[in-house]
Amino acid sequence: MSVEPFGKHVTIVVFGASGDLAKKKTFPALFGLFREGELPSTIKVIGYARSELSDADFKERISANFKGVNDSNKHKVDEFLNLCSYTQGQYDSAEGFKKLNEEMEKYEKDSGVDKPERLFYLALPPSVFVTVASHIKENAYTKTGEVRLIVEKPFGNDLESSRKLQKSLAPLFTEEELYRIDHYLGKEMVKNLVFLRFSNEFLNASWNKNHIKSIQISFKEAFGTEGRGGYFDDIGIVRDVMQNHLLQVLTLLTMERPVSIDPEAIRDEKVKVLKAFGELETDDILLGQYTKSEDGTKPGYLDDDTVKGDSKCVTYAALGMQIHNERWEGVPIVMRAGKALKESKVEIRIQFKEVAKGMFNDIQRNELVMRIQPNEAVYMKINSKIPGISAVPSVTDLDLTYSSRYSKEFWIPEAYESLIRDCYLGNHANFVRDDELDLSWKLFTPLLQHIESKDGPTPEPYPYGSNGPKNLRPFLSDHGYNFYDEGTYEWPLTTPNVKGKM
Ligand SMILES: NC(=O)C1=CN([C@@H]2O[C@H](COP(=O)(O)OP(=O)(O)OC[C@H]3O[C@@H](n4cnc5c(N)ncnc54)[C@H](OP(=O)(O)O)[C@@H]3O)[C@@H](O)[C@H]2O)C=CC1
Ligand SMILES: O=C1O[C@H](COP(=O)(O)O)[C@@H](O)[C@H](O)[C@H]1O
Repeated sequence: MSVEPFGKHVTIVVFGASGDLAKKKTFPALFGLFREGELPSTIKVIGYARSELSDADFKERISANFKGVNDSNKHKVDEFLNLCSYTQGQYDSAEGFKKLNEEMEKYEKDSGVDKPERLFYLALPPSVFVTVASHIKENAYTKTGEVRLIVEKPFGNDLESSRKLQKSLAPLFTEEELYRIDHYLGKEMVKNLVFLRFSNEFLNASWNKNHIKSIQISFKEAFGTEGRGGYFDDIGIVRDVMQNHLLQVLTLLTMERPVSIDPEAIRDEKVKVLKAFGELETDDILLGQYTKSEDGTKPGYLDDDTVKGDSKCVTYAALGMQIHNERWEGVPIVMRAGKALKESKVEIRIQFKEVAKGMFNDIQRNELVMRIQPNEAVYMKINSKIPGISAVPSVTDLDLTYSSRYSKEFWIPEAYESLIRDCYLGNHANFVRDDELDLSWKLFTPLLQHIESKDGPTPEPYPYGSNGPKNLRPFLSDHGYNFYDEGTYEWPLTTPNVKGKM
């Protein structure tokens, strides 16, 4: 069923408006959309939380992280803040929600709206999701108009808790009204996956077990859990980024061609491929926990006072995965993620099979790299004759690096901007559907139970600022990935050294 975009007179309510996410992401994203003319200047934005905040304090807080402001558009900051107001209220009593409802009704009446459009954003800890959702339904819902509710992860902690949450929300809001955010689905390169795969015949044709040797999705962060250790200790890297963000990327990368670009057609295909994933084998994993950096300047995970001294919390994981369908049977897939590593980078690496032997010796595999962040890029390592008098091949690349290809002035929305815009337009494609969520927990819960059991594995230590556990390299080699340390690949290659390569 197609959903109509919201119009000019919409109320956007951000619950948890005093919090971290609201300050760092939600309000800056709303401002970014307004700055770019993607939100009308006739909407109303209400921040709601329990904290006592004056209007001025609230506005100062939410504008602290606004981006993209320059001399020519700085007036937009005040214009946007004039649309915003703060309402103080509790989450567990009707009073505040009734007050909120009165404010929305007044705005709708003053604007001559007969079909109210209300977008509620829950930037709240999961402990209050259901309480707030119930009060919205009871006291701030509109039966004559349309409501959209954005919820943030975590959507449960395992299969059971996720189902419980879903069971509580389902009677209150339909699947059509719910927008479950996974902010990776709002990232430019992740949105580009369906375009790259399905609008290029050369990729489309080779995207299968006959041509692909190995797939890797890798998430690296150059910082640890400093200060957030207490929160992270019950979560671990698998729940934090793998069951959600990286699995979303992997399903988009491996699903079959959707029948159309329609959101439900895309989500149908994601669900289908998820059903073909093999169980995650507990003996096909590599787990790590970071220790002090080699120079001693960065703390180890266990040095955080908020972490249990004997915690086996996993800050690095590499998981071997399999998809049992005609396209992917036998292709090794590795999903890996880690904190406190040498660099911050998220990318997909697809290595193609070797060409037939005979003509060339030691020819390297083609490798397609899709860098999600930082500095989005898609490049394919190809073999090409070294130019000039040489008659041997060398690796170079077909390179689409966004920063060199697209003008810096060109606006690429940040993930939250993109997703709030999608919700405004009624486009569910980049949000997580209930059956997808259920399947993702089904896949990951047995593995999590194994890791977190009393006799669960002890993670391998790795120093803060390193490449991760020592056993990573053999693990990747065992999963079909070739390293070419001694190869000819350099980037950018401007003056090829042809000595001895004639
Ligand atoms: N922060 C981030 O970068 C990200 C956060 N998220 C998710 O977004 C949601 C919000 O995150 P974040 O903003 O960091 O959370 P906060 O801890 O900052 O909480 C948001 C607001 O909720 C209220 N609150 C906090 N604790 C409680 C509680 N125990 N009971 C009732 N109300 C409480 C507080 O407002 P007041 O007391 O004024 O009502 C607080 O300002 C969470 O689900 C989180 O997992 C997802 C991705 C990134
Ligand atoms: O959801 C989360 O994601 C961030 C990484 O997001 P990114 O957009 O900065 O790549 C991660 O740091 C955090 O631990 C996790 O909860």
